[in-house]
Amino acid sequence: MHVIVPVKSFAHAKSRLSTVLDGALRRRLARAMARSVLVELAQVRAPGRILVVTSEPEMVEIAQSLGIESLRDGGVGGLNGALAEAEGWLGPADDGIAVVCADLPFFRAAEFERMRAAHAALGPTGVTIASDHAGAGTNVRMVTGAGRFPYLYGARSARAHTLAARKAGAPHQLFASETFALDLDTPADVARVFQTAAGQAGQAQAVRTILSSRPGAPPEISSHGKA
Ligand SMILES: Nc1nc2c(ncn2[C@@H]2O[C@H](COP(=O)(O)OP(=O)(O)OP(=O)(O)O)[C@@H](O)[C@H]2O)c(=O)[nH]1
Ligand SMILES: O=C(O)[C@H](O)COP(=O)(O)O
Repeated sequence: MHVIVPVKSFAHAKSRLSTVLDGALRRRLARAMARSVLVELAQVRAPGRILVVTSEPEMVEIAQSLGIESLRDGGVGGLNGALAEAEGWLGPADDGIAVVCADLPFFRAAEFERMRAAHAALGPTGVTIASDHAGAGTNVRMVTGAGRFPYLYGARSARAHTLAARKAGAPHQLFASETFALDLDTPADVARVFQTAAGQAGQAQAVRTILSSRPGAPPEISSHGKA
């Protein structure tokens, strides 16, 4: 299965968080989350090709340092245009193409493998969607029989992708994943992600550290109970 990770330029990323995080923090956050997704994908067993499509020069370097290919997004067709271009560049994969958004602080290789197994059970054609906690966005999408399924990211894309699959007569399913549902888009997500990251190791701590620098963040409590 090929995997595409779209990454917007860090200067424009996470605009919905501009009321709670300044530009420098949003940039650090976008970089840390995208890097964390790539680190996890690099650990997936028997992946196909992994491709980052991005308008962010720094992201090209990060991908390269992890041995991951990247494609420059010319910035013309928005997210859906960039994904179509990336898919064309990769060419078909018998067992499908996955798109993983880069703003998933709790994205894990093992959960991706679980989703891939659920997707494979649909057969030679199908669509599997892991949505956000509101059931609105498409955080991870797997499609087999690509070319027949358009990229419809944007408002309520989970519904749009599901309807497109239904229209094509293709088997489709939602993949319920607590961790894939936790994207970081809005100020309300910040508190949820900050709390959830408290109990996690590794990459999630980088995200928590960045969020702890925001104005009004609760003080960190040490293991001895002191701030
Ligand atoms: N290559 C590419 N990736 C994009 C583009 N727009 C969004 N993305 C990526 O697609 C995923 C979902 O992005 P959005 O939620 O639309 O954007 P965001 O920067 O995370 O947040 P907002 O600015 O608040 O909308 C993230 O991985 C983004 O980096 C684009 O035009 N080109
Ligand atoms: O469905 C989408 O368009 C992507 O998941 C991004 O949407 P969101 O960032 O609003 O969840």
